[in-house]
Amino acid sequence: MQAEETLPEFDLALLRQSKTLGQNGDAVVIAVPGAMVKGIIEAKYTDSLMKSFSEVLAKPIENLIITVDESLAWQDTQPAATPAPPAPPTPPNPPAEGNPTDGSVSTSVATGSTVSSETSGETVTTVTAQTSQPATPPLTGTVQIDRNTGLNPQYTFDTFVIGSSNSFTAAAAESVVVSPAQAYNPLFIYGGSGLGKTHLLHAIGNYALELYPESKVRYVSSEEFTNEFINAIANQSFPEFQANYREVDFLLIDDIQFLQGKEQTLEEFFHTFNTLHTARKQVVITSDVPPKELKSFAERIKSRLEWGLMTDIQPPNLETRIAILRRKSAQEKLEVFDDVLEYIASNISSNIRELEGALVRITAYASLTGNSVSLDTAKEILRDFITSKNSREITPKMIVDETAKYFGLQSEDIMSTDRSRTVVNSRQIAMYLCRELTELSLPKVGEAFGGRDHTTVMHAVKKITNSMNEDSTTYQSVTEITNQIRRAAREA
Ligand SMILES: Nc1ncnc2c1ncn2[C@@H]1O[C@H](COP(=O)(O)OP(=O)(O)OP(=O)(O)O)[C@@H](O)[C@H]1O
Repeated sequence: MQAEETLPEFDLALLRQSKTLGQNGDAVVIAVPGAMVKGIIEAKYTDSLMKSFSEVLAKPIENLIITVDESLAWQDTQPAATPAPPAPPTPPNPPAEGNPTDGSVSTSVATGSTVSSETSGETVTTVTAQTSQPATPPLTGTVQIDRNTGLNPQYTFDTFVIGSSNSFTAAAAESVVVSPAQAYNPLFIYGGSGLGKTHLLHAIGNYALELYPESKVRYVSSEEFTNEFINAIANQSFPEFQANYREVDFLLIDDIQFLQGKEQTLEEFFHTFNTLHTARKQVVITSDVPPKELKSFAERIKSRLEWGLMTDIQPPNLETRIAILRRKSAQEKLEVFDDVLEYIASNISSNIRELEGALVRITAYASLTGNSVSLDTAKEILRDFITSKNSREITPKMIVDETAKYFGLQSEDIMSTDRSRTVVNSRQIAMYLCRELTELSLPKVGEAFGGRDHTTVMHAVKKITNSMNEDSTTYQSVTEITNQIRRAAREA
């Protein structure tokens, strides 16, 4: 690549899996682990790779042959804790002259400054590069959702950490932006709670607007889609509703399982989908289960959802969890010791939202006390936060009951529409804890609090996250209530 050119870290992570195989006349042959990475390289990097190879080999390279080698499985590495200082990427090593497929040269195609380090006795190579301006981190701060697109600018590909549990899905997500409405339409992403589905959906939308600024992108949660549909019928504004969803280039629908049992909305979704698909517009859908497990969805709808590519996200392994924590703390400019990050990552394994919750606790403590947190202190802070294997599942009811008890209220007060200060604060803390300690999505938490909108829950989560950093009373209340809830779950 050209020295002045920089690659987004997300692409570097994908390219890191590729190898230069050899050179034949004016062609260089590289191998990549899958068709999606091939598509991304072809669309975005062919010219710059050929230019780079020409410079390194000191002869014109006119062709880049990209082969797929599925044995180039994803290797989890621990990326650098913070983005490296801007450094010009170095060109790839020269490929061997001769038989392009003899595999004699095995060089990562990814360019960038390379740093070797020892992990578990194995040398791993971390490729770093100047990244594009990192987005404001999702941990704290105000969320500014774009009204027209529904997109959260904080969720981008650059803030998404790739590991073996999500690399295929991440490549698929980028592919549908690079080549919209081609091979993977719809793209159907499924997986457990808090594993990054919503993040990827927004990243697709944000990247689509970056590549095609004139395109129309719409992100919508299934709950919002349902509400807008109901309102459109009630207000006789159905044509506007239809135009809003049927005249877009990218439709991104989150948590489709929420439409289970809502027959009319499902029917409307079906027609919206058909219109967009026929017009060759990209549709991306997320769900907690694969299409065939979507209860009460008609067969014709399920089969449509299976037309394109279905891909799942698995819980991240230890290395990826550490990498995510490092990325989050680097974005937030937080100084958290490595052993503390490793402790959090080793003890929270299934939900990234919970990982973030633990990091919030640690950093709130550090910001309130003005001290860095040692491993021993972290263990103490997180003692009750980290789930014991024998615990019963934590339910919204447990959270509401314990929160009410702590503030000397009745559980009914929290569920009521009372707007007095103490009740609002308690309700917001209970919502925050529901999001952190249960698998429930934002709409589901809203439902558990008597049918409140998911944006109310989102606001509560942000508010409590922020005030934990600024106000020791909130920090203390949240910590003590969590401890009580954990205890209640253990003793139940
Ligand atoms: N690979 C990743 N890299 C960085 N952050 C991640 C990654 N995966 C998840 N996260 C973060 O974890 C949090 C939860 O992710 P997200 O909301 O996308 O999960 P989800 O799968 O949509 O969950 P749910 O089904 O409960 O809505 C977000 O703050 C997101 O930014």
